[in-house]
Formats: sequence, C-alpha cells, structure tokens
Amino acid sequence: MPSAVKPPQTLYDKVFQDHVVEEKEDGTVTLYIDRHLVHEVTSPQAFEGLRNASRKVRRPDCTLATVDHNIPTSSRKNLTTTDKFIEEADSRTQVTTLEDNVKAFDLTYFGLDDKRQGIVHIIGPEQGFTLPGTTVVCGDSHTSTHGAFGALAFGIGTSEVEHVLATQTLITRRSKNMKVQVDGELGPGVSSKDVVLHIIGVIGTAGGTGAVIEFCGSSIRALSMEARMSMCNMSIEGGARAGMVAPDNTTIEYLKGRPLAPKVDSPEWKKAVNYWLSLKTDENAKFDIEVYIDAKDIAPTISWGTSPQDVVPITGKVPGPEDFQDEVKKEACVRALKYMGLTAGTPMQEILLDKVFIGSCTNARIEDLRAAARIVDGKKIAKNIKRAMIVPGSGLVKTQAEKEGLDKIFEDAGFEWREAGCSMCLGMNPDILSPGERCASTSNRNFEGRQGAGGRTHLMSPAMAAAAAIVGTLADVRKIAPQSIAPAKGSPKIELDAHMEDISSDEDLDRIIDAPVDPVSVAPKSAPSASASAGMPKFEALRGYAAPMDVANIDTDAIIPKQFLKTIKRSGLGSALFHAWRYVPGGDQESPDFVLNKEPYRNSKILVCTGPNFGCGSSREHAPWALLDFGIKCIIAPSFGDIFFNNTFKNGMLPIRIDDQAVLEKIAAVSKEGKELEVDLVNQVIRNASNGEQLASFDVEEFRKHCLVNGLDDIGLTMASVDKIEQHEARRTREWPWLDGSGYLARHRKGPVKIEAQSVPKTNRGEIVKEPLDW
Ligand SMILES: CC(C)[C@H](C(=O)O)[C@@H](O)C(=O)O
Ligand code: SF4
Repeated sequence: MPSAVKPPQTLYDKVFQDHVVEEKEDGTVTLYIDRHLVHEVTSPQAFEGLRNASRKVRRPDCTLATVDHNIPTSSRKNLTTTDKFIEEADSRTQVTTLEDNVKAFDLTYFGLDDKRQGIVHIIGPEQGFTLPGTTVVCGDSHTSTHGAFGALAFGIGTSEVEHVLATQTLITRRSKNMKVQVDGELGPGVSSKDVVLHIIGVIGTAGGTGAVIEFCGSSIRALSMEARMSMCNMSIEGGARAGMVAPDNTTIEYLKGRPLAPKVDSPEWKKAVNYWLSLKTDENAKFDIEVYIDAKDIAPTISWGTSPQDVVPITGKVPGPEDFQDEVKKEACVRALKYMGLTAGTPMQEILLDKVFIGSCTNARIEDLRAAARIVDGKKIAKNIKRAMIVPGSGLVKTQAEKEGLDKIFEDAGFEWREAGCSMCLGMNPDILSPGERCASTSNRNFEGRQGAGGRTHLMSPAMAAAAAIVGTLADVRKIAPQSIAPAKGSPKIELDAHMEDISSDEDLDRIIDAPVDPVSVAPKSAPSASASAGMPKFEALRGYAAPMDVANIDTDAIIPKQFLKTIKRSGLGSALFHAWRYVPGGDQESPDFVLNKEPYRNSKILVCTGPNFGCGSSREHAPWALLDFGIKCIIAPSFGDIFFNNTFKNGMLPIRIDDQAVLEKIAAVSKEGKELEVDLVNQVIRNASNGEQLASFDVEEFRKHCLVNGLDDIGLTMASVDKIEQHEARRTREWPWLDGSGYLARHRKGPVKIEAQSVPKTNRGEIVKEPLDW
C-alpha cells in the first residue's frame, strides 16, 4: 500500500493546492482565483471580449477596480467629471471606458473622486481585500506585491484578465519553489528596498524565472508588512512569477480592522487566523533553488544601468565591461553605459541628478513617506534638482501623511506634493523625464525610456532618494542624515488609522462597495455558455523570414513603449513595435540599422533572439499584440519572461525555448543569411526552409499545443467544466467563508454591503509619528 503520509510542502505548494479546481495528467491546472484587481490599462480589451461573447463577470464580489496608471497627479480640488479633468484624450478614454465597464458589469470601483483610489497594489492590502492564503491576480506584473501576506499573487495579461472575469479561474501549471533566506540585522540606512535590489543583483533578472520565491529568514521576519510588500513587489524584477512571505503576527496585526478583512474576534476571524498561521513551509520541504544572504553584506544599494540587476552599493563605482565574464553581459554593460551617459570607474556619489521621484507601488506607502520625511526635515533640495515629486500611493496614504504634517515638510524642502497614481514610475501621464535627464527614483524599473524617452533612472530606497534630493547627486543616506537611520528593533508598530478613518458614514460605505444602483444594460444578464467561445486561428506550421536579435533581457517596455498602451483595442500596434529602436529619436524616420527596417526582415514572421529573458518586465499584452500586428507569430529564444510567455499563447502565437546556445546560433545563422525558417508545431521541429535541414527540435506543453493546433479559446474550454468551479466555490464557502462577498458574510452581493465601522485613534497634524522605520 502506498504511504498516506503527505510529503512536506512549501508555503507556495499549500496555497496552490487549496485552489486547484482541476488538474490534468499533463500538469495543466485550473486554479481558482480569490481576488481580482482591475485597472484602466489592461482591462478594456478584456471587457470587450466579454461583451463580444455575451459573458458576464462571474464574481463581482471578488473583483476590485481602480484607476492609477493614466491619471494626472495634479490637484483634484476642481475635479468635477473625468471628461473635464483628464486633458489627454487617449488617457481619458481609458479611464471613462473603465468607468463604463464597472457600471455595466456591476463592480466595486474606486474612481478619481474617491479617497480610496490609488495604485492598485497599494489599495488591495490597505482595504484588506488582499488576505493570506488567497490567490490574487491583476493585469499587472507587480501583483507579486500581495505575496507579502502569504498570498499567491501574480500578474496576468489581458486575455487572462478576461478569463478570470468570466470564469474566476486561470489555466496554469505549478511553478518551481525558490527560497531566498536573509538572516541577520540590517545595517543603518538599509531598508527592504536595498535588500531586494541586492537580491536581484545576486540572482539576476532571470534568476527566478519559472519560480515562486519564498522570502524567509530572520531579517524578513523583522520587517513590517509595508517593507515586505516592497520586497515581494520586486520579485518580478528577479524574474519570478511571485514572491511570498509566510503569514505571522505582523501580518495578523496589519489586517486587524481592515474594511474587507473579517471582523476582529468574530468566529470567522478566529477561523481565518488559524488557517493563516498554518500557512508555512513544512520542515524538510524541498526547494528547487535556494539562495542565502547575510544581512551584513547589504549596503544601501542603487542601480547604475538599465536593468534592475545592474546594482552596486552606494559606496561603489560605475562598473565597466571588464568587470563581467560573460560576453552577453559585457555587451549589455557597454550599451547601458552609453544609454545612461556614464563612464566606467566614476564613483556613484559623484553622479549629478536632475529629478527625484518618490512614489510607485514599490515605495509610496506611509512608512516610505515617513522615512523620506525624516531625511528631508528642515532641509532644502539642492539647486540643481529641477523637480522633486512625492506621489503618495493612495488617497488614504496622502490623507494620513497630511495628518502627520509630512506634506508640509516636503513642500518646505522644495518637493511637489501630488495626488495618488503611478505617475513617473512609467510616465503614462504627464509626469515624465525629458531626454537625457537623470532621476533618483524609488520605483522598480530602470529600463531604457521607462520614465520618458531618453530618461535615465537610478533605483533606490525612499531614504536614499530623499538624501539624493538634498545633495543633488546620488548620495549615501548614512552620511547625510546619520541621526535618522538607526536600524529597526523588532517589528514596527502598524498604524491603522489611515485606513480606517472616514468609513463610518453610509455614504462612504456605499462608495467603498460601489454597487451601482442602476447598472447600464450592456452586460449580458444570462449565464454564459461554453459554446460562446470566440475561437482563435489555428497554428500548425509557419514558414517565413526570421529576424535575428542578439540583445539580452529585451523587456516589454522596449517591445512596446508606454505611450502605446493607451489604446482600448488589440489591433493597430504593429507600427509601434520596438518604437524606440526602430525610429530615430523624436520622429517617425526609420533607424536604418534596426533589423526590422532591413530586407527581408520587414516581412518577418519569426524572431530569433540569442539573448536570454525575452519579454521580461511588464505584463502588457500589448507586446504580443504588437508583434502579431507586425506579422510575427513565433519567437525563438533561450528563455522568456513568464507573463509574456503565457500572453503569446493566448494570442495564437508560439514562443519556443531553445536553451542550447550552439543550436540557437545555428538557427540565427540561417536567419542572418536571409533564408526562411519552417516551424513545424505538429512535429515540434524547426527546419531551414530552403533545404529542409532540421535545425532543432523543441518542447511544448501538450495542452498549449492542443489549443494552438485546434485554434481553441480556453475560456470556452474552462466553461465546459463549470460544475468543477461550482464545487470548488461550495468548498470555499464551507472552509474559507470569509472569502465570499469581499470578506463579508453575504454569499452573493446584492446591492451595497454594509460593514460596522470601528472607532480609531487620530494622529495630530504636524507630528511625524515616532515609530521605528523599516530599517
Ligand atoms: C501597464 C502594466 C501592464 C504594467 C505592468 O504590468 O507592469 C505597468 O504597471 C508597468 O509597471 O510597466
Ligand atoms: S510598477 Fe509603476 S506603473 Fe506599474 S503598477 Fe507599479 S506604480 Fe504603476
């Protein structure tokens, strides 16, 4: 008899297992999704898909929408309507489209006029929408943030957003388990941002590919929830699908009294806490990858190049190509130095800055603003700083900061005090860098053009960015404000009042749970049917020219820059593909050297990239849409960003992993000769089309191949198993009742849901709360 003893499981294994609706023999899993966050950029095409197929949102009670990427961060004092407030037409259309969609599909929405509006990854935890042990998704790569709660949280593309809206599930597979253990006390001036930048420097931007990272060790345990969120946020920059931290007392304390968490001391709360605390990795559980880091090796860390792995301690110098062994890295270094306008050997602290940005889903929470305020208190920003911005992560963070007088401290020092949004993290709104400008930024990505075409980004912690603003160059916070950087002892006390105040009136409650009184009648009323599937073109074989590229870490910002994400359609993006590389800066004139501007590659159907990690970064499905619109249906590379890899399949495209570099070079050589390739999916081989020579064979997951070859739309397939989804929902209601109705008892939300308001302590304006910082 086989043993009934369960093998030891990791935290990830446990959370994953509790959400399996169906598992096929080939490892394909239908995974139930507890929480779905929605924003304006990656949702319009998903809602359009629902409408076209007469589908409705399966669980409006588990869906929360807001606007963040495209909105101005200027004062909302004169805000009347979105139409009048947002000047830029494309951005306005995306926001008003979301407004229409939330009404039509009956979704909870924090709009521009709602104090709870903010960056999607800040408002979820703030409201208690994010809970331990849940699965959380969003059409956004930094959904990994929510893993700080011991949730399995990851970014998805727009087709998957549509899949979750329609079915409340996703089709996926198990990831690898990766452990990153950090032990010891963090040094003065070292925050969780420094820890995560250091980790990415160690593992590289592809280090976590295909894996879910569990962050553990005594240094992680000592971090506050907000600091843990900053770390999990950047798991995606380490290539991982998600990052997780096991729930503990810090987690439970943070959740107490959050509007959408179960009510403290209720039977549900007790049951939930028991479950949450059971979510930890069993002794002897197996990890596929293990990384150990000693806290004393971590200094305040800063990026020098155009990839988040390009980091050095602030005391370091700009590296040169000779500092790297591998050829791909040497070339990447040369390219990065050129783009960043830096010379190898320059001390980091001598690099002059133009702008400072403190904000983003990584570092725009109240603790971040407090940390920055402590550094700038009573000082002025340097004369050479043209603009320094503080952009709070949510309306509630802003309100709390104002109560503590942080706005005053920042404004007195010369910073702008803005409204909540993504802002200069990616510059989809008017907050951007001009070409050549250099910015100290608390965001998470330093890709070419990320904060504005030609802009140069250095990533760092809020305290380091504040120090840089004061000095005017990249600066060591330990020298600038030694008195403000004592390392934290134990877990900082968690402030709840920012998140709890103002929810006592019925009006506010109605707005939190913004069920529309009169939903517009665009959404279908009837239950969806499996046959409503839209279908996809079939992919059996492909013959065509293959454009060769030899760049490592081609990110989705490079494939399709942010200014083209403002569309509400999937089509028409081909002309914008690789825009910054394909056209001369500032115009529509083609760069003659770029491969897609050369014959015969203007007509490429395939792309062969010899550098690793193609499609890393953002979850924007606009990247595969742009490739497809150009005519490219197949990409061959040594490895891919996980979300991009998924997104291509959803669009009937085929990404092929060839990790044998010699084989890859052989394929690239044929494409460089201008000969056509033949990709035969049915037989899983790549041939030289001119002579039939087989160049490579490749692997593809059985289920994905089946869908491509037969042109199957997997929403339709999933809906065919709706009975299994219902069974899981029944189990969920029984075992995890707090997850229904956004944490309320109601099984199905009928109109606004009321919760009891709780009394909260107030903080006096003008006083910085004296509690330890996260370092
Ligand atoms: C717009 C969105 C798809 C994107 C992401 O997925 O990360 C954005 O948030 C970013 O940071 O680039
Ligand atoms: S990374 Fe930047 S753009 Fe993306 S969600 Fe976070 S704040 Fe917004």
